[in-house]
Amino acid sequence: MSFQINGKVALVTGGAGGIGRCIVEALLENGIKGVVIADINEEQGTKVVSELSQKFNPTQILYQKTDVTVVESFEDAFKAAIQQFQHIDILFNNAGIVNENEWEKCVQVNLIGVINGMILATEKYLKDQKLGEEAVIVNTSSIASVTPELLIPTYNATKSAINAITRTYAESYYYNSTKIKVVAICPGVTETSIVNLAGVVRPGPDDSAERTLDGYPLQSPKFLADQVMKVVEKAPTGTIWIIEDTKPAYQYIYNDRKMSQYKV
Ligand SMILES: NC(=O)C1=CN([C@@H]2O[C@H](COP(=O)(O)OP(=O)(O)OC[C@H]3O[C@@H](n4cnc5c(N)ncnc54)[C@H](O)[C@@H]3O)[C@@H](O)[C@H]2O)C=CC1
Ligand SMILES: CCCCCC(=O)/C=C/[C@H]1C=CC(=O)[C@@H]1CCCCCCC(=O)O
Repeated sequence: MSFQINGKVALVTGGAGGIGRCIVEALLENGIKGVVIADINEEQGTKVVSELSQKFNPTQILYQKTDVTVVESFEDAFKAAIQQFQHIDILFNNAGIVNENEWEKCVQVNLIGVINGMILATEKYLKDQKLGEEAVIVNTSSIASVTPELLIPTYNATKSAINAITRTYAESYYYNSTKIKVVAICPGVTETSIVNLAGVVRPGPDDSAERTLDGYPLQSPKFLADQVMKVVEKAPTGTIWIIEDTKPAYQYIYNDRKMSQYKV
C-alpha cells in the first residue's frame, strides 16, 4: 500500500539543519498540508521559515523551538502541530550530532531523542491523531550504522541502535494497534554542516584525529530528500534504506542469524 504525502501533516526534528531543511522543502513540494520544524536552533529555525515562506504558503510552515532530549519540549512540538494543523501523520526523527568528546551528548540527542519521538508518536500522537489509515515514522540513521567509521564509535553505536528501534516498532505486535509504518534511512556522506568534524572526533590509538572526508563521495541534501519522499510513499514497514553517492535508495537487508554457517 502506498502512503500519500499530499494533504498530510509532518514534524521534522532538526528541520532547520541541512538534511532536515531539505526534507521540509521536499514535503512542501509534494503537497504536504503543514510542517513543523522542531529544532533547538531558534535563529536558524526562524531563518528557514522566512526563506521557505518566499516560495511556499507561510501558513503551512511552523517553527517550534524543540530540544528532542527533553520529552516535554518534544511533546510541545506535537501539540503545536495539532493546534495549528489539526492532525499529525509523519514524524521525521532526524536531529543528530557527531560529538565524540562529549559522547554522552551524542547519545542524548541521537538515541534518547529518537526514543522520545518513538514513544510520543507510537503511544499517543501518530497513533491517535493521524488523518488517514496509516501514519509514518522515518528515523535518520546513517551508513555508519552498518559500516562503523573509525574515530566516531559512539556515533556509530547510536545509529545502529536506531536501526534496532526501527525494526522493533515495525513488528506487527505494534503495527496492529498503531497503524504506523516505521522505516529508517541511512544517508552516506551528505553536504551539511555535520561533516565539518573538526574537534568532534575521538583521536585514535595513534593520536590521529586527522582523517577527513576526502575520498568519500559527497551527495547533496536535496538529492537525499527527494529519495526520502519515495521511501515515505513506497517503503514497507521495518525496512532500512541506504542513500549514498547520489544513487537511488536501496534496501539494506539484515541476515537471518540462523542461516549463519560459522562455528567456533
Ligand atoms: N550529513 C551527513 O553526512 C549525514 C548525516 N546523517 C544524519 O542526518 C541527520 C541530520 O544531520 P545534518 O542535516 O547532516 O546535520 P546538521 O548539523 O546540518 O543538522 C542537524 C540539526 O539538528 C538540530 N539539533 C541538534 N540537536 C538538537 C536537539 N537536541 N533537538 C532538536 N534539534 C537539534 C541542529 O540545530 C541542526 O539544525 C543527523 O541525524 C545525522 O546524524 C546521517 C548520515 C550522513
Ligand atoms: C571520522 C573520520 C572522518 C570521515 C568520516 C566522516 O566524515 C563521517 C561523517 C559522518 C557524519 C555523519 C555521518 O553519518 C557520517 C558517517 C559516515 C560514515 C562513512 C562510512 C564509509 C564507509 O566505510 O563506507
